[in-house]
Amino acid sequence: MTLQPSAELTQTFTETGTGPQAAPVWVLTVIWHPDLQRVGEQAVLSPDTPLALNRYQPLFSPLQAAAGWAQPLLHASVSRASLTLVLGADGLTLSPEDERVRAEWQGQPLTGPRTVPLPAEGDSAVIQLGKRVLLCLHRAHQLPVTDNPLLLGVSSAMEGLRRQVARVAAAALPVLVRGESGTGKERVAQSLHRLSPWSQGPWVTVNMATLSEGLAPAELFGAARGAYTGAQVARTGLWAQADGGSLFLDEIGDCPPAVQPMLLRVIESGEFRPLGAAQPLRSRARLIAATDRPLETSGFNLPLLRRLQTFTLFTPSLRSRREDLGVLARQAWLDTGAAPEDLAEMPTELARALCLHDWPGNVRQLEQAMRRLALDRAAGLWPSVEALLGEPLRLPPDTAASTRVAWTPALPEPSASAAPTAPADETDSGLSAGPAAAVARPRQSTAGIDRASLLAALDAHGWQLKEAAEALGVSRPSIYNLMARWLDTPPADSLGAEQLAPLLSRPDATLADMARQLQVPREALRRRLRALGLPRPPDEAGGRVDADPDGDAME
Ligand SMILES: Nc1ncnc2c1ncn2[C@@H]1O[C@H](COP(=O)(O)OP(=O)(O)OP(=O)(O)O)[C@@H](O)[C@H]1O
Repeated sequence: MTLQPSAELTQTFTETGTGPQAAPVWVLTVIWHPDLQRVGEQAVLSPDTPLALNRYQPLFSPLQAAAGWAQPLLHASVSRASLTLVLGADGLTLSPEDERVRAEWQGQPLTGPRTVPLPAEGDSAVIQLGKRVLLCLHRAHQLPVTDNPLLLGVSSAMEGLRRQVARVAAAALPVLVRGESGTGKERVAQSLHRLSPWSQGPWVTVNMATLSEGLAPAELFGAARGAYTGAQVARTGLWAQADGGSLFLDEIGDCPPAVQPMLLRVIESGEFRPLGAAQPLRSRARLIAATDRPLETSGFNLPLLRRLQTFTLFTPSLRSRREDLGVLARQAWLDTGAAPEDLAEMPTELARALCLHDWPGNVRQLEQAMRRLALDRAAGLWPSVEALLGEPLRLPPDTAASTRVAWTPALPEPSASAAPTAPADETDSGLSAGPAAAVARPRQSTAGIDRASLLAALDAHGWQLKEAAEALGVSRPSIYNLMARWLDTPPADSLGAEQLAPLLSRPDATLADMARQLQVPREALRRRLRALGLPRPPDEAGGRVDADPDGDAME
């Protein structure tokens, strides 16, 4: 396979990859390719130039784009004839050059030119090209230039997280890592340790949910000999064990309430007193804590929370960074020890279903799916998608009604462990249409939605409440309740021209970015700008100024 230098692409990567302030660009990421090494490669779309997508163009570049090498898709099933992509104010227009082009948008075969809405902020779409190649179209606020083997991913979100981890690692202050279960909080904590000045010291972890109120003090702080019945020798606590290294308090939200205040002093001063000891000891352990709980409302000790969140890092959900799926699936597969060729043979229908699933269990669920797949492959089977996921397939909530197709792939061999699949009404493309098998995202209770998840959903959808509510799986009124519970930012109608003008004066100002920065609903901000007679920037970068949807009761 020939590699071709791509000065143009390298330049784009370098320019746009310099920081989070860079204007977002649209990117195509390879999420599935029979040549597994190609997974994760990216091509940047220019807003002004139509992109011809075919076997020989454009050039896709790996994460280390600075190397200046890139190559086209090359796969034989991808036609020489082009699928042309044009980014416009009305959306994305996809035009197959002729009938040789075999392509699908979100699972819908493209038989002629079609204009589709561009995915909302934090969302993405899957394009199939030829029989075997899947691409993810998504925004990128920063392109991947950093590397961290513990924190894989080519998404902006992971690039941002890697940079934050590198920045915060050296600070001798506590770090709180927040995010849904299975998003990699422990990996972030390990990275913080490895990149810190304490990396040569011990790495000590404890799951706070497993500590009982009675034993926790001795476990954490140690005990002098004879401090309690049965303490025949002095016991070294975790804080002392971690001296000169890092102490990771996992599941801090599940720490027994009586234990929480005990942590205040040691976090503040490093001082603690083992049970029964006359003198306090001092530990130079760097503290890292993690949780997926809404600490602010769960009765968690608030002074402790304030001390813990000196630095807070958020791990993004997998569904908000779908472009990372291929890279993570490949690594999870290789970690099973199975042969790469076996994964490369995966039926495209199955790969596509995995790419569209919304992964409530995040990277952990993806790893489990790859383990199940490796087991079935060892027995010569291809499982059904439900068997692989361990749950029904869940399509992205914003999949347009016309594209809400069920994914019940026709697979060569059923797995012995396979869950029953819905009957498929298969089309030529291997898709089955119809609502029966399409799994709607169930409405979720707001109790399990913490501040981080709320903010992540609002940020991902540019503070459009309807979309954020859908993404969280809650009703429209519930998102108001969540905002009232978690956010204390002033309402949009209290914002003055003096606060808005500096943001408006930025050359790349967008309503979505302003709403994110000010933490106010986008529509409310639009109305405030109008009330103050201020100009309204485009909704999104490269977008147009939308008419006021004042009829929308959301905001
Ligand atoms: N960016 C990543 N790159 C590679 N593997 C990852 C990444 N993020 C998560 N993983 C893998 O996903 C699994 C879950 O990660 P981890 O245990 O760090 O998540 P967590 O957020 O701490 O979960 P929980 O809240 O349930 O404890 C791990 O096996 C980890 O190896």
